[in-house]
Amino acid sequence: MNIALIAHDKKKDDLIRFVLAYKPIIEKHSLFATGTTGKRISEETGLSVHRFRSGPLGGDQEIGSYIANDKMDLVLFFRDPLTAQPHEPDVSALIRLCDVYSVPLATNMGTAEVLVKGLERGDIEWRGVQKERED
Ligand SMILES: O=C(CO)COP(=O)(O)O
Repeated sequence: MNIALIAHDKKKDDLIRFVLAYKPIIEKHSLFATGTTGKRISEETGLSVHRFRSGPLGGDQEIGSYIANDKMDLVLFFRDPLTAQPHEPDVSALIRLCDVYSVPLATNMGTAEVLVKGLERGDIEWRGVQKERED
């Protein structure tokens, strides 16, 4: 599965802790991230991460393009709901595309925990089945 990992600045420490806690599950998948988030994840967890541009510089839109092209299976986006983001339209567009394409999306740690446990149990394998049918 292709997993997108994204965190706003005040949520980056939480995402790093989350990735470390669930590393045995997460490391079995291909990881993608916006620029600064990806840099921190690879430096602090040792995992290999494909990095897009930083969120405010188009990274959210790059991940959105992967979603629109059926190349992202799960999105863990630790949003900061208390800080205004200069690229709020990009954040909304990314979330909207997850809804358009039924891509499982967590916008906080509580939901991310449920999704990652589901990932481990194989609950998201319908994504692969759906893709095979479309090929
Ligand atoms: O702003 C972001 C998501 O909207 C995250 O971008 P960075 O990972 O580059 O900080």
